Amino acid sequence: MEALDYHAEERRKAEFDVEEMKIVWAGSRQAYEISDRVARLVASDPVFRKDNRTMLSRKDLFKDTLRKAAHAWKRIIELRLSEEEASKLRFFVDQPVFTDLHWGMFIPAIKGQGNEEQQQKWLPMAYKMQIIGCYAQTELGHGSNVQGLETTATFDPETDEFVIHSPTLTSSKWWPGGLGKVSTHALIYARLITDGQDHGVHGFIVQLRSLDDHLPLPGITVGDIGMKFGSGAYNSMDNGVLRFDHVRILRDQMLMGVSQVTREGKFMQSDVPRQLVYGTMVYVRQKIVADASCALSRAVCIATRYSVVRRQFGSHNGGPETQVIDYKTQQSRLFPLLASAYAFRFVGEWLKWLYTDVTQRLQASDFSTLPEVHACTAGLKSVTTSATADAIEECRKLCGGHGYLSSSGLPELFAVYVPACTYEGDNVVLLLQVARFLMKTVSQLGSGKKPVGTIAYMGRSEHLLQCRCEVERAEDWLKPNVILEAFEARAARMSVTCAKNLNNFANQEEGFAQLATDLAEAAVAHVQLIIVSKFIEKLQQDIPGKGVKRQLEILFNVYALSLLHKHLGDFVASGCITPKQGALANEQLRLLYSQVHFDNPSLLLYMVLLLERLLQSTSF
Ligand SMILES: CCCCCCCCCCC/C=C/C(=O)SCCNC(=O)CCNC(=O)[C@H](O)C(C)(C)COP(=O)(O)OP(=O)(O)OC[C@H]1O[C@@H](n2cnc3c(N)ncnc32)[C@H](O)[C@@H]1OP(=O)(O)O
Ligand SMILES: Cc1cc2nc3c(=O)[nH]c(=O)nc-3n(C[C@H](O)[C@H](O)[C@H](O)COP(=O)(O)OP(=O)(O)OC[C@H]3O[C@@H](n4cnc5c(N)ncnc54)[C@H](O)[C@@H]3O)c2cc1C
Repeated sequence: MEALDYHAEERRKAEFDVEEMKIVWAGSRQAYEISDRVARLVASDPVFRKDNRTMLSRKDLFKDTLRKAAHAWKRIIELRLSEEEASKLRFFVDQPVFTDLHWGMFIPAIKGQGNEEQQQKWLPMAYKMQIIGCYAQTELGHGSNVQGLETTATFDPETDEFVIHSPTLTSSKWWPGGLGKVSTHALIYARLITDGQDHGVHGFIVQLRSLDDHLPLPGITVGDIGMKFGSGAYNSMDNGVLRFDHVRILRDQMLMGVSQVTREGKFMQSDVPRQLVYGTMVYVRQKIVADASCALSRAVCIATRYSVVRRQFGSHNGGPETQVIDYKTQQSRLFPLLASAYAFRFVGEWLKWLYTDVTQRLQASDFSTLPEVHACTAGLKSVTTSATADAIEECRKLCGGHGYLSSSGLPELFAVYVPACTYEGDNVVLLLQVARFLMKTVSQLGSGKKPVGTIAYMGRSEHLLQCRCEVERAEDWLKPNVILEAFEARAARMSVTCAKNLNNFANQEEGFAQLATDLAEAAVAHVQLIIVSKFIEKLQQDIPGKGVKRQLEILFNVYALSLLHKHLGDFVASGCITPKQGALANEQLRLLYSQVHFDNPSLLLYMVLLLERLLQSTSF
């Protein structure tokens, strides 16, 4: 049988409403229709072809990227695409490019941190792409430690200007995407100095290149930082280096939404938290979580299609060999990844809601949910990108030798995706931010302040610290409440243990340094609980379509029980479940895989196949 016949055969067996499942994945019928229409538009346009890009030299790849970006912009204008459609179009073009930073960070930073006047001045030019901006925060010496940035912005009251300067080699801006070749402007982060006093890191808009001839302006040294990991991949982006030699900008080019400097040079802090200067990172982390399910679904789609077509061993009397998808080991490696794609999809939807909610609250000067939103975006960004990066590599292995070929799509996907574990906050650094939030929550438990939202479960920690799981048979693990309580008990116990152990140190800082590994693990447990609980909430919604909910329930159980199996040590050590119950969870997991594949043939497989339009350049 030909590969296509195998796929058709698997599709034919689907026992659920495929159209409805597509809508669940997209989030709404409208979102699905937009996605489908824009995907076709991109796939049918020869300018957007991508099958040759791993073979292009850096220079040709970069030219190809510029051509695509210009063509994308032309199509967006010609077709009068909405913001949502335009962003989908860029998504399907699927090639890292300077516009990601222009639309994804430069504009959001001005919106989030600029005052009304500044927004009116800069945004219309940015929306029309008359200026192109990047986000220049990281320096050669400091990326994670934002407070350690060295670039200075010194106010000169005589001229009403800031003098932007790079005082050391390590203060050179290093990494910003779009900076190396393209950007005309940058949102730079620098230490604000007025009257000899350092007020910490703030954002400033600086013009880098002439709008006439694109040459760097006086005092600016700028360039590309060179080749990055993998062929093709992120090399389409002009990540750059930037140095300032006493460059002067007007006072109103400091973003003044959070703090201001007056004409007299007086520093004024608004009554908003200073952390709002970090707001753009929160916004992008939330986007990155939404994006994780897309990257993961692509990899899983490739590996599943391959596993259906590929046959190894097991021929009887000259008959066909066994499809590799029928091997238990293949299933136990692949199905949890498929389940994770759906889990990340749903938690991403919820995070988008949380982010919209905090934005509305901030506009009404309600800052109460900011710490939770920071912890959720940081933690989910960390856990989903780490899992996705690992999953892409696992999918490569699931495709045997063929997975190592560029034409499988997996090497390029991996090379493009893995920096997500580093940019927008190194994943370990971000987990430690979550841990900080958790320790603060535990320390306030006796104070009468009731934990709410994603940490509401901590309010039941007395119960969670001593509860015992009641599972007696494998099928007991199919009850959402049983799973939820096991995850809550594990997360609460790990946090409380860390908090107790911190008391053994002379001070909190020393304790944090010594217990960092345990703290990061407690953060992972908390974040996995969030993902599990949001999946359960999704299943409590009305989900139309024959068999759709049932399939999602199977995926939920696969997701939760595979995590439980992987982290069994944590679950058992925290005392809520016994090793025997852990073994029953594993037994149930095996049954789920079998159920998926034999009683209910190919259901999961079909769910992957319907995502195939995402794969425009892969060939299995
Ligand atoms: C189709 C869509 C695709 C998706 C689009 C993807 C495109 C992406 C392209 C990639 C581009 C990449 C860009 C970048 O990488 S930009 C640079 C990003 N850099 C970082 O992320 C740096 C990470 N470091 C930090 O964020 C901070 O330095 C850190 C939080 C680690 C520490 O900051 P600081 O020293 O100031 O803080 P403390 O730990 O002392 O904390 C002080 C309090 O502030 C709270 N806090 C910290 N951060 C935030 C925040 N963002 N929001 C709200 N609150 C925050 C922190 O919890 C502390 O609170 P408490 O005092 O109450 O404990
Ligand atoms: C592809 C790509 C695109 C990027 N785009 C941009 C951009 O557009 N704009 C921009 O400003 N920046 C950008 N960056 C920079 C990025 O944000 C930083 O690289 C990132 O924040 C990590 O900082 P770092 O490089 O200083 O890592 P480091 O902090 O040096 O990390 C090195 C190691 O130290 C560990 N570590 C650091 N601090 C701690 C700690 N407190 N406790 C425990 N371990 C710690 C980390 O876990 C890591 O293992 C980009 C980076 C990449 C790779």
